[in-house]
Amino acid sequence: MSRTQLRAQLRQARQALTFQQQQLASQRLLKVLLNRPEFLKAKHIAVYLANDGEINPLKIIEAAWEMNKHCYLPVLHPIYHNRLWFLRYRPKTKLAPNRFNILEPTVRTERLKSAWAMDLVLLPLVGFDQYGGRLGMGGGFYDRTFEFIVKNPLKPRPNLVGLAHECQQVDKLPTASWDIPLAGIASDSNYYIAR
Ligand SMILES: Nc1nc2c(c(=O)[nH]1)N(C=O)[C@@H](CNc1ccc(C(=O)N[C@@H](CCC(=O)O)C(=O)O)cc1)CN2
Ligand SMILES: Nc1ncnc2c1ncn2[C@@H]1O[C@H](COP(=O)(O)OP(=O)(O)OP(=O)(O)O)[C@@H](O)[C@H]1O
Repeated sequence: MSRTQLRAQLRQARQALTFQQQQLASQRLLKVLLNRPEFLKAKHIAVYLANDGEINPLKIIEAAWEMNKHCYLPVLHPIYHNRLWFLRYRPKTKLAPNRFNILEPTVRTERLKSAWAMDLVLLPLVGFDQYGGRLGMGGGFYDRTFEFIVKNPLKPRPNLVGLAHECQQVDKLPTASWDIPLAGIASDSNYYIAR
């Protein structure tokens, strides 16, 4: 199956989850992460606001705030084509929709941070495999943003962990030369360490 076909099929699967299934999944996801040293030791955590049936990290954000961690949201970079910056997300942060209609902090009020300044990045995904393979929405945003991990191994690097519904797992994703592998994937019932 092509990446495009696989993306359509997996997006349909997550969009079909009911409100109750989504609620339960996000509670379980938090429990999975609260057992992980990657989460417990991180101070600066990039996360996202759920869209298109993605597993909802809001409970993780609330738990992180309680633990005095700093949360950040991806913002489409105003100049660098299809790259992300990260803006601090606090309870009072003002949000506005981007061109995909996903809310993001307004650049005027919150400070920008570069990708390498994160300790942990919790990535949205459409599909994943046990090898750390990730299929996203198709914009290449995360791959471009984190290509420095491969290009410049001496830079500090965040831990990249995908968040997923169990139904988004596939045996083996087709790999592309620009793919940046995940270190792990947290789902509603498991934590997968990439093999
Ligand atoms: N929640 C969330 N935030 C995110 C991402 C994501 O995957 N999920 N991104 C990860 O890269 C970036 C945005 N990338 C995205 C790429 C495509 C679509 C999307 O919905 N595409 C529609 C067409 C929308 C349109 O063009 O108006 C589609 O394919 O149906 C959304 C986000 C940054 N923020
Ligand atoms: N590091 C890069 N440099 C240049 N182009 C890239 C890079 N990474 C990805 N791309 C381009 O972006 C396009 C989309 O890539 P891909 O389908 O892997 O996105 P994705 O990982 O599913 O999306 P996202 O990360 O936004 O959720 C590809 O056509 C690819 O050519």
